[in-house]
Amino acid sequence: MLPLRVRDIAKTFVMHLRGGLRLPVFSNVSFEVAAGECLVLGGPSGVGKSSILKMLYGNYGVDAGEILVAHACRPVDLAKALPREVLDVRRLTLGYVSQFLRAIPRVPALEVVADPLIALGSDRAEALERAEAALARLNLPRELWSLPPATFSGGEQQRVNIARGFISDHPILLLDEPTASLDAANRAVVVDMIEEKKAAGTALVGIFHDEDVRDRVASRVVDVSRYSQRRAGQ
Ligand SMILES: Nc1ncnc2c1ncn2[C@@H]1O[C@H](COP(=O)(O)OP(=O)(O)OP(=O)(O)O)[C@@H](O)[C@H]1O
Repeated sequence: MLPLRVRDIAKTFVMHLRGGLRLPVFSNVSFEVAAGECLVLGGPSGVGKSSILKMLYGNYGVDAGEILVAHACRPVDLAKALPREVLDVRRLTLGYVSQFLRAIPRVPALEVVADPLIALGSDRAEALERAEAALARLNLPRELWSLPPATFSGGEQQRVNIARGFISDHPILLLDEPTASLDAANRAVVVDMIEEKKAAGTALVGIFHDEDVRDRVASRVVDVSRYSQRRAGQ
């Protein structure tokens, strides 16, 4: 069973506060992702790349089609799953590195990073040790580790976010521009981390605006504009 199969998904946003104005974005988007592959969603701004990623994570509703995830050895259709099932899939199967960290008040960076492992039942000391290693690898200054990330710079927050997203061993990992606010040295670290996930058999789906990063990590690129429901200038 492939980790992820997307069949004919479609999205139209309906603006209820604008008299039900309909904004069709894409339809009939289909792709599959095998273990060890990094599939990149490409195409110009506004074609729906982030929307697809949010649909894959269960944050946006799906108007049509199927999102089949291999979860605990059985296929689960995230397009129709109940909220409880979506949460279970996220806990065990589906990781997500969003563009920005949602900082939790008063929780130190180290615990923010270790939290997914602790939630999966790992030993707390071991989880904190792995979190330290991840933050050190991403060059986050040691004096920040015990502070809550709310006051960190954009790049520092993003490195906490990446460390948290990469720490667990979810079979599928979604990446929404993980390198956008990073300098060249840290971008190179993240490229290495993505390559290690691929080598470990993780199925990745990502958006990368940085062409150099995209060329280095992409196994395949799906051009989302092929499925666009928009006409030029619309
Ligand atoms: N929650 C929403 N409500 C209404 N419209 C939305 C919503 N989310 C996205 N859209 C619209 O859907 C279209 C696709 O947006 P999306 O962010 O998925 O594009 P993208 O390809 O990721 O763009 P970019 O490369 O600029 O980040 C845009 O026209 C956007 O305005």
